[in-house]
Amino acid sequence: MDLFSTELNIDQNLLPYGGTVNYYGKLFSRQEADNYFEVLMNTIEWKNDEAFIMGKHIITKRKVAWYGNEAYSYTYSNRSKLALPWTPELLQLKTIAEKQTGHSYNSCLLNLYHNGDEGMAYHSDDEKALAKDSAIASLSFGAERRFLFKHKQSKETVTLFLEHGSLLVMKDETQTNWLHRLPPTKKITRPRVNLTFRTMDV
Ligand SMILES: O=C(O)CCC(=O)C(=O)O
Ligand SMILES: [Fe+2]
Repeated sequence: MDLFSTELNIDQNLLPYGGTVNYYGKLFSRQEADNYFEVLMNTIEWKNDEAFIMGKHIITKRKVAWYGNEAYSYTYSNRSKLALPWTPELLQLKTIAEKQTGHSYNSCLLNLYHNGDEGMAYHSDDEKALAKDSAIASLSFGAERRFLFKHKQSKETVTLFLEHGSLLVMKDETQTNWLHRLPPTKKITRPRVNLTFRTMDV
């Protein structure tokens, strides 16, 4: 074994217990990743997210979109959205994520963070509509951002950076035992697009 190798071990579990997170690093060349970023920015039906939180109507700065094999309804924060049909590039990316991770997906939630002011608070993706303990494949394009996990009981945290054109997988009991978040940061002024391929229980 080469102890000085800088190569990523994609089988390494980044979580110490209670779930499995694998970071595959960059899957694409700079050129390919730049192209996907441009295409996603221009072809996805980005909409500001709305939510009702503690009786208040909130419109996020972050934009979202929801695509799937069928017009699945996705409900959270008391709002329902119907999945749009795949674009050619989303289908390509779904196939790549499936080949890399060995899991299949039937839907994708996309997030557009215009700059470091926008992030996502601690949550777990354990909605009833998702198949329990199914894998979630997360592709990132654009600005590199920090990503954190926090264990629900021990409060232990794990941090990593999600690079331009990279793939991260969360699976097994990760959503049951861990929260994750994308912290806001003053250092980032460029946009980032994130795709999470998921499996709806249908
Ligand atoms: O932007 C990210 O990397 C994560 C997004 C996320 O956690 C989600 O959409 O549930
Ligand atoms: Fe999430």
